[in-house]
Amino acid sequence: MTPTLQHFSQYLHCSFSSWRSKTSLLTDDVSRLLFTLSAVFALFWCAWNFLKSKNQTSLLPPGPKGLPLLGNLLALDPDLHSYFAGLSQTYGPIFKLWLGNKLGIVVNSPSLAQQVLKDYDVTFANRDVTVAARFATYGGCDIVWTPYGDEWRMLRKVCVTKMLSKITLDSVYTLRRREVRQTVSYLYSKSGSAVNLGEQMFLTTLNVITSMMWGGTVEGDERASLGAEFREIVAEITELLGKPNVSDFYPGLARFDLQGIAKQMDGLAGRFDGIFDRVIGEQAKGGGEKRKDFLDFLLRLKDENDAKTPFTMNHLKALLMDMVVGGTDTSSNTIEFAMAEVMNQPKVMNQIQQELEAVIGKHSIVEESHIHKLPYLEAVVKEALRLHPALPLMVPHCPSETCTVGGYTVPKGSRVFVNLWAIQRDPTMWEDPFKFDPDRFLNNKWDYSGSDFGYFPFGSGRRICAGIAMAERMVMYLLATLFHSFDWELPPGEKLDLSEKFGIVLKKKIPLVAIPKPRLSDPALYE
Ligand code: HEM
Repeated sequence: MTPTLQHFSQYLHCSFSSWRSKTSLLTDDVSRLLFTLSAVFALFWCAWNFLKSKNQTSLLPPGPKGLPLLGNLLALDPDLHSYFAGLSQTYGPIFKLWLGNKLGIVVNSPSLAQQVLKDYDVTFANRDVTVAARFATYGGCDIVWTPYGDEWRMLRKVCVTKMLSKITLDSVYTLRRREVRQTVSYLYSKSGSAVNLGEQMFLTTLNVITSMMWGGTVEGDERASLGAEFREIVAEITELLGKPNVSDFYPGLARFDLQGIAKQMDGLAGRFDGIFDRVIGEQAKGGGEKRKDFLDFLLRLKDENDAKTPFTMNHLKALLMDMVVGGTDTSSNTIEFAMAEVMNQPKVMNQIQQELEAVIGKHSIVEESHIHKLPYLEAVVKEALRLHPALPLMVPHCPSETCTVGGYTVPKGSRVFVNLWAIQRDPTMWEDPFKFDPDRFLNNKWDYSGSDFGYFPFGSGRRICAGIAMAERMVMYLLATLFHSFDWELPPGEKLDLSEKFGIVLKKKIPLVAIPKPRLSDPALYE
């Protein structure tokens, strides 16, 4: 019985018995009449409450029927992005799922994405912090998971102005160049043999990011060994971040950590923490020596101790974590998908190489300044990000108050998935949506600003990706270099596979292994 009903029946019982004792002169008929009237009133009360609650839930979006207590948990497919796209065929552009106690809302159309990310931008600019995310990011105090407000603004400003701005990126081009040249010379040394491209791209982007963060501090062999350690940890962290976790759906059970996700994440974050402590310690040992990297800037910011929005050691480490986890896999997987799609279409590969030869020639090497002169390659990258967006469901958003989207109620605190992957393959928007066709981007109609809700691979609105400028440069520069310096072939007997594996960051199900064949005129260009 609900508390209201219980109170009501207690009230009926008490008032009825006291009334009885005081009115001994009244007949049994009168008392029966009064009892019947009260019962009828109670029935109406119940019916009204039932209808009211039914009316409220019927405003929620439609969705598949779930089991009591479990909701739709048992039906979830591990490839959530394509599973959600399939459900939207049945339930329409917005539908709900019960993930245990947690209400999930999935949005699958451009117009509804616009409502969430533009019309109600501020309301939805919050996150539903998962247990895994909390363990990964020092309690969720990084940019990705901090709720919308002063602290988030401070963190984002620090990153965007000090590390990811155009001016900073221009000033550290030599670092990117050094890492890219190292990769080219490694690939040259492997000419004619099979190379795991995703792994190489991960190491390159990681080295670029870590040299921007603490480039002045960690050198030589230690950087290479850190690379291998980081790749393993980042891969495991992104996998755990995308895994449905019972602790999120039944907070009462969180302390039992039934799937062991909190424990695993704690261990992985601990390994990162050890690396961060080591690097911060090295920085301190550097004494008064003036360093210009991001870590040095963050350490000074922490020591300034702004009382209004303090920047703590946890913030510092959580930001380093965002850069490493948010900036590596996303960019390297995009490059890997683009390479695979291009290798699948020799015509596209030819066209890219012709453009590169026209702009750079075969007697010189690609510089980052060339990338703005390569419209066809840019179209290839955009098309790769359309078909294989790095974050297929973005980072789920969470409304800070109940609101209406597409005519349905989206309650405060629900977990909102914007299915970017499905929107960018929507047949009403895209002709032949499953075909890899860079030509569709040659008209310059779409960009990365998030202003068109049919194409927004970096998100849109306040929570749009903080690293677009850096991602764009790294992906373009690396792809231009790979296609300019080498021809690429599959190992004999291998077939190209383009299937995807869902995680918070989308991966190729089978890693791309390919053979580089040098194509430049002079071996010195590979040194
Ligand atoms: C191809 C590469 C990349 C893609 C496709 C990508 C895409 C995205 C997307 C879709 C979001 C979520 C937006 C939302 O939930 O509304 C995001 C968030 C974010 N990205 Fe990226 N990203 C890439 C590379 C990077 C890089 C290189 C960095 C930094 C080094 C970075 C840093 C971030 C951060 C900090 C956020 C959280 C923003 C916030 O919550 O305020 N990303 N990214």
